[in-house]
Amino acid sequence: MFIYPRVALQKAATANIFRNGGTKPLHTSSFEVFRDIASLRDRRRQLQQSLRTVGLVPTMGALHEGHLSLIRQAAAENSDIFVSIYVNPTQFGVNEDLSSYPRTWEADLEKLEKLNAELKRGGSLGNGSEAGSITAIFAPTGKVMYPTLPPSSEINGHGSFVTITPLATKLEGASRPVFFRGVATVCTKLFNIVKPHRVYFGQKDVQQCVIIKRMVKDFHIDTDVRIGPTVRQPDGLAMSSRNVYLGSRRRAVGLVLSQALRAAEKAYNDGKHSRQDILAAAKKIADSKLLEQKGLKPSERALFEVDYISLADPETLDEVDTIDASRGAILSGAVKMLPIEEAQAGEKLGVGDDRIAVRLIDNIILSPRE
Ligand SMILES: Nc1ncnc2c1ncn2[C@@H]1O[C@H](COP(=O)(O)OP(=O)(O)OP(=O)(O)O)[C@@H](O)[C@H]1O
Ligand SMILES: CC(C)(CO)[C@@H](O)C(=O)[O-]
Ligand code: BAL
Repeated sequence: MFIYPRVALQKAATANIFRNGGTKPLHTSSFEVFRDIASLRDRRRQLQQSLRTVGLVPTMGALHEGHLSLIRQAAAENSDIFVSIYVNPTQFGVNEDLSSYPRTWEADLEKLEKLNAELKRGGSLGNGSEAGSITAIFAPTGKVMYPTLPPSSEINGHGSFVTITPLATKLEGASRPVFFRGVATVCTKLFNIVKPHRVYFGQKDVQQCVIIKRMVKDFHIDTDVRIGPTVRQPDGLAMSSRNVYLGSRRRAVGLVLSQALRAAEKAYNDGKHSRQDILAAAKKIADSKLLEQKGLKPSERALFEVDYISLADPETLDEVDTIDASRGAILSGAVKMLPIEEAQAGEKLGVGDDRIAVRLIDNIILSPRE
């Protein structure tokens, strides 16, 4: 089981942001920050009365361009955007380090202020309508989100949970057994609280997207699930809050996942349909990178473990032997970057000095063919 990287927690300067014991929102320059549900619902009702549309972007903070792209997409489709920032305890297993998940509250607010200025300046969408902007940040406490029992991360723990099976048991769920129960539960709460017209999720977390869509369908939740494309670094690495823990050596080797998936995608684009042909292309890249690294000295190498490389049906997430051309498939993978064994003098290390294992995930949608 991988652990989240350890980093000094940055204390949210809540005293400066939330007044009246944290119950009344303080008006910042361009959006309001809510810590409780009643005040957020008041604001939501006002928007309802003036027939405005609300898009919700759920996040766990430590914001990067991937998150900002979802907000931009939401701004193109809604008048008012709500961004939630909440590190949800129930999606972390007991062996994962919830307490050290990166918390960068002040930097997050700065990024959101800057983006809002851009959205308000850029204003018009060119189709006669105005782009929306961020109206509210919802940053609840644990007690607000889990008002009765303290949240449990135990597999058999008690609580009011939303479970979406068997989807939640596959792929990421096989390594993180409580993960999607936590995600589905917290998203149900967020959707009930905000009542958004549309909710925005990133394709980087593709299984999460499939599960949220299934949940919205099966529970008749009155919202539209919108998926934004994966935002990547110029070399192809998918952006992720935890990339800050990769120093230059692990960062370079970590690229193996997107390279392996690209090779498999090429096999599909070249006309291959069988699992064996498509996954062999990915495996070849991963195996040769691992062999190369194993041949290096501990002070030069970055070792990794491939958790899975999967070719699955886009709705059921069942592994497929042959791609049904009318359905396409999801090509996805997870790699655990192991701690580096020996740092070199002057080497550029990540947060936590590259001593903690980091799980990287990525995926490519293989679109249906006519
Ligand atoms: N590179 C990306 N491109 C597009 N969307 C992204 C990207 N990274 C994250 N998101 C989306 O942002 C939302 C919030 O994700 P989250 O706050 O967990 O960030 P993260 O980078 O995925 O963090 P983690 O390190 O936990 O994986 C999710 O819908 C997620 O899919
Ligand atoms: C959707 C989410 C915000 C729920 O905590 C989280 O899983 C994430 O950031 O992807
Ligand atoms: N974006 C995924 C959140 C998590 O790994 O818990």
